[in-house]
Amino acid sequence: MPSTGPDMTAEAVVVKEVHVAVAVVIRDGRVLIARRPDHVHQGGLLEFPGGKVEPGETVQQALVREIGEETGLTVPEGSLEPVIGIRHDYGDKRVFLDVWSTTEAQGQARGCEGQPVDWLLPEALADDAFPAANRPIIRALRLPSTLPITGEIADIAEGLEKLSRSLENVMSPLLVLRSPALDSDAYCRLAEEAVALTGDHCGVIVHGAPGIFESVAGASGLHLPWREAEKLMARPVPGGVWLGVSCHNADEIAHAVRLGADYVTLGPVAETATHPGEPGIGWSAFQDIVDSAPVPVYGLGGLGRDQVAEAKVAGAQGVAGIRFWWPSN
Ligand SMILES: Nc1nc2c([nH]c(=O)n2[C@@H]2O[C@H](COP(=O)(O)OP(=O)(O)OP(=O)(O)O)[C@@H](O)[C@H]2O)c(=O)[nH]1
Repeated sequence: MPSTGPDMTAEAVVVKEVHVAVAVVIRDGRVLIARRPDHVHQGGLLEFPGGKVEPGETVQQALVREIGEETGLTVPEGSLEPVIGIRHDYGDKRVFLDVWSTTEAQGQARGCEGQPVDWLLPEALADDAFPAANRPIIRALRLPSTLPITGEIADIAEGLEKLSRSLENVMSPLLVLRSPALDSDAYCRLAEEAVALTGDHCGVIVHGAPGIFESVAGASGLHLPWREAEKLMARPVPGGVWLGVSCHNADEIAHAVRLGADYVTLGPVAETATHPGEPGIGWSAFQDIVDSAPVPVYGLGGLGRDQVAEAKVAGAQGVAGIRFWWPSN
């Protein structure tokens, strides 16, 4: 039946986005967490200290103020480093969480507004104890700033020899084992040996179709090439392991997020050794895409460890790649 009342759908109801400064205060590897009072938005859940950026304030000034007001800690503004930015629509409120970290907070943390506070390990932060927008923050805190990916592997013995030779260069708790040249049986054998070889040094994220993850005991996660990700409608691995997706634009990232990706790679950012003469998308276009991505994003393609800081300024988790650790011969 047609409505006789005013047509509410005709009026665009524009809900303004609230810019929220969110602080990840780290001490001895633990993160400062508070409990939101019951009566406020997302009340009763855990949170990182923070609050609205006031008019005329920079996000860094807001962070220093909020950390002081809420926890009594003093933070040097220059110690703040970008972690991730997340746009989230709660239905009743749209927020942009501008997340920064510091390891240089001084003083004894207390709940100045009566809220309980605690220092927790990143591994102990449970998704459902926090507001929904915090999931990517928790991922970002557990992920490294460099994600090493293996280069061309022509056969199993060669791959294992190169892996054992370059393990000391990994400097990351995770690596992606990529080897499109091997058929899936050979790849699974390589991956099982790689899991045994890397042991406690780092976890192995297998690369390829979802079936590969099920075949490799001890794998730490699955990295989907885009050609595999685009065929899927749901997350292909359990929640407790890593799911990564190779993406090349904003639409692909949006699909990866719908699949429940824990991180994505985006590139090529710069010209790569394998595609000389083809320029990458550059940091500016990279940043535009990352700005609206609610997931940790690694810059990929022609990048080295010395570009981690540049990548972080562009909003990235860091840098993924081959050249900075994998031997060329
Ligand atoms: N501080 C903080 N806010 C968060 C987190 N995650 C998250 O979604 N938010 C949302 O960001 C907004 C920040 O609000 P707030 O209540 O802490 O800020 P405020 O004190 O300046 O605002 P108020 O005056 O409206 O209470 C809320 O909608 C809150 O639900 C988080 O980890 N920390």
